[in-house]
Amino acid sequence: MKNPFEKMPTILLADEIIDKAFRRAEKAASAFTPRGNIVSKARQREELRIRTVSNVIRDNLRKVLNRTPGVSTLPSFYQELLDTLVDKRMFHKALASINWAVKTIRTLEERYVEKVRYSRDPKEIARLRREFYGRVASILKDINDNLEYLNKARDVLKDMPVIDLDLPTIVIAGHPNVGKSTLLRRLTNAKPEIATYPFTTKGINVGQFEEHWLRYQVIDTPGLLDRPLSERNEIERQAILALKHLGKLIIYIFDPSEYCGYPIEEQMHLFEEVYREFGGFPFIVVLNKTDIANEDKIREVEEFLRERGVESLRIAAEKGLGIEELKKRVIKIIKPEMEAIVHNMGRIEGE
Ligand SMILES: Nc1nc2c(ncn2[C@@H]2O[C@H](COP(=O)(O)OP(=O)(O)OP(=O)(O)O)[C@@H](O)[C@H]2O)c(=O)[nH]1
Repeated sequence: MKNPFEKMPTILLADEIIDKAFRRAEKAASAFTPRGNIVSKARQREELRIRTVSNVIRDNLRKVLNRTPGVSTLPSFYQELLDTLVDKRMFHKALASINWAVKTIRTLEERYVEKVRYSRDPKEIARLRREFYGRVASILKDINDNLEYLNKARDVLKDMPVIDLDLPTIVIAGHPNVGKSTLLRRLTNAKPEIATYPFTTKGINVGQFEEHWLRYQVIDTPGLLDRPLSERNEIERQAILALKHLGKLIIYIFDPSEYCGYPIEEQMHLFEEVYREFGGFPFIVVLNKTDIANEDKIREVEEFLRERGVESLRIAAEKGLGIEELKKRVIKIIKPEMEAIVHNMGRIEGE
């Protein structure tokens, strides 16, 4: 799946659209040689101007509508992300206003062409055309704020992460500097294509792993699952909701060496919050940096987890220690689900 907003065009603002349409109408009118008497000539020329202005404007606006996915057609993960990044309601309203403008301009076009066709006075005909121009310009000015909004939204949305919604997704969580990116690199392909995307103020890292027919992706969302819930704002809460639609498994990282700068008690506290927030999700908890961590601290964390019935695994992501075992555990959780999908696909194809 690609970024659904990839094809969104740059959006012209009201003044630019009006300018373009009026210029095209003048060009068309000057290249046109009407026939008949003076009234007939005036009618033909002004009808051409009205039709051209209407067509140019509606084509521009329709292009925006056609190349922008409607909010309700998006998979829920992208809906949540859209809301996080730009406000779903405003976005929807902006698109609706463009739709309204297209329809209204079309109606006005028909009405004014008819008036022009019935008029017998060249001056009146020219006045009608100017009146049409005025009304169309004012419609565009009315929706200008929405055009501006969509343009800003486009700049954000076209850089949305390309996350494959069909792949099982593993979400990495833990305090900053515990080794999330290091682990992500270890868990994904030898040459990982870890892309960084604008996401709130930080980025979102995505890497894919493939072994035989099994594929999964790992994402790390700096700034989201690395602080207590109480410190998160509404936007971040929504982004976390987005992760819930996507994630199949959480890998939670502790840094018992405390080199990350967060004491072990604080890490335990955050773990409890994330564990509660993602209740029902499978969790794999790893203790990273065991190459430099103090054995007592490692045991303290292991004890804390054991009391909660949570298994843990010692690793040293930088040196690659424990990674094979971790992959085995990941695959053990992911595989049955993948097999179920493949099995179902086989059944559907066989039917
Ligand atoms: N000694 C040791 N250092 C490690 C290990 N894993 C990661 N580090 C170091 O820890 C630091 C932080 O690692 P990152 O992978 O950048 O941590 P992060 O959690 O992704 O950090 P943010 O993206 O800021 O949240 C880096 O300097 C790594 O080199 C490890 O197993 N052992």
